[in-house]
Amino acid sequence: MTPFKRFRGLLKVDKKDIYQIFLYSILAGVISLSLPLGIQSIVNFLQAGKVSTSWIVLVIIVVLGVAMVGVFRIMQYRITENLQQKIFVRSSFEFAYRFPKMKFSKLYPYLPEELANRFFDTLNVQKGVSKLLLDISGAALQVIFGIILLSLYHSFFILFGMMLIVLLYLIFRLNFSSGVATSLKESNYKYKVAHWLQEIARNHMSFKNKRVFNFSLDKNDDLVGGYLKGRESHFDILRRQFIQLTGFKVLMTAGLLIIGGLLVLNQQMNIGQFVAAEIIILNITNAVEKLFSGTELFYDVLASLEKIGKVMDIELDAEEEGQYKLNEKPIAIETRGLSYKFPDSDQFVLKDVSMEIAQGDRILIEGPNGSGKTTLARLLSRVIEPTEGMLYINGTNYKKYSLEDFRFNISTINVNDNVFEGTILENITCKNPDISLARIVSVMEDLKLAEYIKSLPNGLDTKVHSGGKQLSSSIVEKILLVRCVLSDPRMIFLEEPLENVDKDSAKEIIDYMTAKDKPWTLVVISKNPYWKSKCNKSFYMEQGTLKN
Ligand SMILES: Nc1ncnc2c1ncn2[C@@H]1O[C@H](COP(=O)(O)OP(=O)(O)OP(=O)(O)O)[C@@H](O)[C@H]1O
Repeated sequence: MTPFKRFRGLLKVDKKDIYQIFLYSILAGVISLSLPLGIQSIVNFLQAGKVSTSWIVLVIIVVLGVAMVGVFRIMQYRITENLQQKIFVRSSFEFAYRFPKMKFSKLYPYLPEELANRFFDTLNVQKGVSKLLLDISGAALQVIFGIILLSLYHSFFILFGMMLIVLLYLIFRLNFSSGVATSLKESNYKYKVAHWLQEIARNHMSFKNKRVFNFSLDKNDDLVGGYLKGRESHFDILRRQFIQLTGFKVLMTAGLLIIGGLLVLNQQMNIGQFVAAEIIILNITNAVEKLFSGTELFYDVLASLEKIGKVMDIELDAEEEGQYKLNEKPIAIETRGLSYKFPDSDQFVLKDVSMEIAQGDRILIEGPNGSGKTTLARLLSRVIEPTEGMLYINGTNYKKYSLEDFRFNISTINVNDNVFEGTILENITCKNPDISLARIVSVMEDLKLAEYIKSLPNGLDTKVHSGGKQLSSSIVEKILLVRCVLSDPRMIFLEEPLENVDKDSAKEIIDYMTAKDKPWTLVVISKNPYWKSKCNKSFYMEQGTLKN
């Protein structure tokens, strides 16, 4: 999709509001037109030395006209304010809705946090769109109306006006594509710089070392260099456009002054009309100035829409209606000849995996680094789709169950998972009102978290920072596990859990997770030998295949 199409799509949603803004612009434009006409008549009256009732009426009409334009403006501001609020709300929900639903295979080439930064471009769109709608639509109308009005004075102005509009359009067309392209290039570097700063911030401890510190500054220098280059090339387009527009203004002013002067000299126009024409010319010149600043903004808005649009274009998981519903029992999974390769690679990372996981099984997946354990768990938990082979859930083709239903019934803890900003209670219950406090306390005791929570002055209401900064890594692991158990899963996938928990506590937690009475099927990837002693089955992976 081109940036311009995205822009049109954005406006389409709020078509009604935009029509209203245009309507007020047209009304204000028409009234503004009457201003020079009124002034022309006032000058004529004054020249004739008459202060008549008509003169007073005319003054009142002109003043009222100015007031009316103000009223229309206020109405426009109200609508654009609503529009800005809607753009913000819509964009934030789009981001919040989409990230968890993005297809893993489409998202993995990106760093999700970096993509989330693009939300800030919403602010550019918000401000830009309202300014474009208010100022630029007004300015464009002013140019058109002004030229129409001038043409009333003499037919010669019609030709001149049309020539100017064509010229203005040509200037716009000439610079449009390169204006958007360079603005996008500049924006790309802006994100690269922001991303690098994020990396430095995230690894600030490692960057304290002088050598790493120097490297960080050198890399920043490279990226900023790219940004400045991008900016310069964008500025070149703006400068070119400015020179062309200045030429346009010079041509217009000179042309209109000369034509106006000649018409006065030839007595085809009186002085009042000449003054009025001057006001119109001044209006048109100001409007052209606004159009120039508007195009600069327009390029930036299109670039911002493109940056946001690339995130919105990432394909989401299919939301098909499932034919069957999962029941209350633990889930069973079977695979036959399952193979997987990443979309941009020709090598299979999983080859011909056939396995059976019965209801209530406690399964351990083992194997050396890079053997495909995580990929297998992702296939079983339907994060990714098999390239070849079959996957059965409770004995049926996995596609018969909707992804939503399946995900509602499983719980996964991945190696990089962490707590989110909020209270500990929010982190373990996600504000689910069906989970009683007694249950929370009991699960926390079973998973060895209760003692720690009791030691906190605010207990479960203690706020945790994003990434669990003030928490020890073992506490984070326990919080994630409590959340997992409290979500009542029928199947649990754990990737390297309890790596940081003390041996004795880990044993007790493993005993709990693998106990026969627990209503789930469990799949664990771990190097801890205690899991093996408690699981009823284990699979050993090697170079993408299952070894028996
Ligand atoms: N995005 C990717 N594109 C291409 N290959 C990938 C990608 N991600 C992982 N791989 C490859 O897939 C193979 C299996 O990786 P996987 O993470 O499943 O192994 P693992 O057994 O879980 O490893 P570890 O024990 O180190 O976590 C590895 O060879 C890895 O290099």
